[in-house]
Amino acid sequence: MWKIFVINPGSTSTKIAVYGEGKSPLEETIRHKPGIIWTFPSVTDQLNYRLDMIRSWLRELGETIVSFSAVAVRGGLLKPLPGGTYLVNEPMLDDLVHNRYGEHASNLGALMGHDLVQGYAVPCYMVDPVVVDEMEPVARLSGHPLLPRKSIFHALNQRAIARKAARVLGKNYQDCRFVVAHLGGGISVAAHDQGRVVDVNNALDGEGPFSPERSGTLPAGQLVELCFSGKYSKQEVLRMVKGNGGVTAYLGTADLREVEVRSANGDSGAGQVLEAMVYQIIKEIGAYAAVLGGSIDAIVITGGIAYSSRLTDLIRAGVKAFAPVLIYPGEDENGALAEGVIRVLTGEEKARIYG
Ligand SMILES: Nc1ncnc2c1ncn2[C@@H]1O[C@H](COP(=O)(O)OP(=O)(O)O)[C@@H](O)[C@H]1O
Ligand SMILES: CCCC(=O)OP(=O)(O)O
Repeated sequence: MWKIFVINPGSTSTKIAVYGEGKSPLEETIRHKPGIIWTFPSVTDQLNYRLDMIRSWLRELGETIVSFSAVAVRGGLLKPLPGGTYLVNEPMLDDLVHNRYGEHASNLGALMGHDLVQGYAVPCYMVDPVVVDEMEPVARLSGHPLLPRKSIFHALNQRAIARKAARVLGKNYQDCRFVVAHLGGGISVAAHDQGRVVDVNNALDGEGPFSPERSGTLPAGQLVELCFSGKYSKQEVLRMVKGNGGVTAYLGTADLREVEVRSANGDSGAGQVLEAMVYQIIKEIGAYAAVLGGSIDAIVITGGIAYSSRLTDLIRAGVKAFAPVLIYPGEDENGALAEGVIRVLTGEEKARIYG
């Protein structure tokens, strides 16, 4: 009988879950207040803050870590990797603790998992980390050799939801061509070509549509001028791209529910920002439909923003000419993490080794 503990850290939340064989999962979403989370100097400094909350949830459930067959964690910014389930090991932890490939809350998954299992014979695995890279060579050139494009996106949820969409269409994921848009704190839009994500916007570092907390693509020349204006530190400019960009920069909040209420109450600025974000998402979906040569099985919309029928209705209206539109609000990351680890525990798949 297997039992998996899942840890899924996002920029604004930590999702945790217990998956037991033949049982419904127990799930908890801890929402972190921006006022607290942003007081930590770095993401790594949030480790004990988030761990304490996880430990107290396990205590409330009467669970101890030794009762689990394995811990499954969301994977962070590492070297570019093929998709799959990876054993959490020392080289991985070393890259994550030093933010060697960048900083994002997903870096905390393996660090938290490792801390919990330390001293126990319980393995810790990560599944489809945000750096899964299956991009075609042609998609890697940005326009300057010093700045190659990178594949950083919601790999875990994009793949899980694409598999679900394929099942609904009565097809194998490996036989489908999808454009998948994950609309969350960050936004990624990807071309899935017969089981491979052949191109995707870098959802973290200034590519694609603007999102609740990220700038997306910015005018390069103006950004260079801003960087050298002497008015902003490097840290401040980086926060304009990630954290305080996009909707947050325009309206001071990353909560689209609040923005929708403001817009409904006659705040035309809020309405305009929503309209512009939707416009950019539609444009991006069109670009990735073109990547697939226009021949696609479905456009799949997922992520927290997909709970808003006002926004998904507008997106659907903009892209329905390309293909049928399927909407899956929220995400299925916890289930995908548990499934990835179960495939390894049951011998269906071999764990990959990072190094
Ligand atoms: N019912 C809703 N209507 C509109 N926006 C929503 C709704 N629920 C969540 N959101 C927005 O979705 C975004 C977070 O998406 P989510 O996928 O949970 O984020 P993360 O990328 O941090 O995992 C936030 O901007 C939040 O305000
Ligand atoms: C790092 C790419 C995935 C991402 O943007 O995740 P969040 O939306 O959870 O920040």
